[in-house]
Amino acid sequence: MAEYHDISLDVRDGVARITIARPDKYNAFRAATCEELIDAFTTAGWDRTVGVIVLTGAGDKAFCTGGDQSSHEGGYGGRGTIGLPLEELHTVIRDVPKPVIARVNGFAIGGGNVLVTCCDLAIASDRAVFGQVGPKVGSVDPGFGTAYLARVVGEKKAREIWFLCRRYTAEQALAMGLVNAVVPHQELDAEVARWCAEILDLSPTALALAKRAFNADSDSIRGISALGMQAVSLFYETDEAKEGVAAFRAKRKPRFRPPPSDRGQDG
Ligand SMILES: CC(C)(COP(=O)(O)OP(=O)(O)OC[C@H]1O[C@@H](n2cnc3c(N)ncnc32)[C@H](O)[C@@H]1OP(=O)(O)O)[C@@H](O)C(=O)NCCC(=O)NCCSC(=O)c1cc(O)c2ccccc2c1O
Repeated sequence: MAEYHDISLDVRDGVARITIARPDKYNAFRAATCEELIDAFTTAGWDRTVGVIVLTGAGDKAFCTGGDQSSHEGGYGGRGTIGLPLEELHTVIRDVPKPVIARVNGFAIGGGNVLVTCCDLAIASDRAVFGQVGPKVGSVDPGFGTAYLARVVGEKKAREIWFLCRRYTAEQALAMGLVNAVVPHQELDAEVARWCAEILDLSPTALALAKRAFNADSDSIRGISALGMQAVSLFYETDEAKEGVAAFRAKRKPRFRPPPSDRGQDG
């Protein structure tokens, strides 16, 4: 098995558990994290002893808070259009021929919320918090994080999530269909284990066929995502996007618009 630094992969009793292990960064991902996640999903996905994959974050604070803003300087410095092979990560979660469950133990923000969206099922602790922050920090997921989110929670709700950048409780996430179940924090592992056990009793081939059938209808989003990433890489070069990252790091509100005095008479 490959040696990982940012994640861990544990395969036991038919369940592969993939954990993002950067709790000091609220399990934000950098390029290396994405590479390791892709490798772990590929390994677990094609391991015939594995019937279900669980994705989670280390510690009690966060599931994942998206791109690591401390390693983000107008691009993330790794492979892929924006320096993070995110298209591949989202795609491999969809392509592995077995159910993927998000075990949401805390914040699922930005790209973390996108991962929850891409997983087949999601079980949340009652302490979990969901939301998108892209327009606050000068970024946007132009593929599964927007277009597929709309299929999951509906067009109006998806637009609200992106246009207002609010935070949502686990109960609100359940009501909008972003997660399948919410349980008290201390019961999260037991609940995830129950769902895994039920899945492991079922025909793996039937599950693989069902997953591919569900995916077929939304697979065109893959192309939209690839195209959108090209646009996002250009966006990252702008002062507007850089201001978003700088403001997050400085823990201040971003200033995306010129002050009223600079706007001219019609501004
Ligand atoms: C998670 C939060 C809501 C927590 O807020 P809170 O106020 O409770 O705590 P702090 O803000 O002080 O955070 C605590 C601590 O953690 C660090 N941290 C949190 N998130 C990150 C992060 N993503 N990167 C690096 N560090 C992080 C924070 O700096 C604090 O550390 P201290 O040392 O100062 O204590 C809140 O933190 C939050 O909103 N975080 C998310 C920030 C964010 O901007 N995420 C990335 C968004 S962009 C993205 O994820 C993304 C996803 C995609 O799928 C894309 C696809 C295609 C193109 C682009 C994409 C993209 O950009």
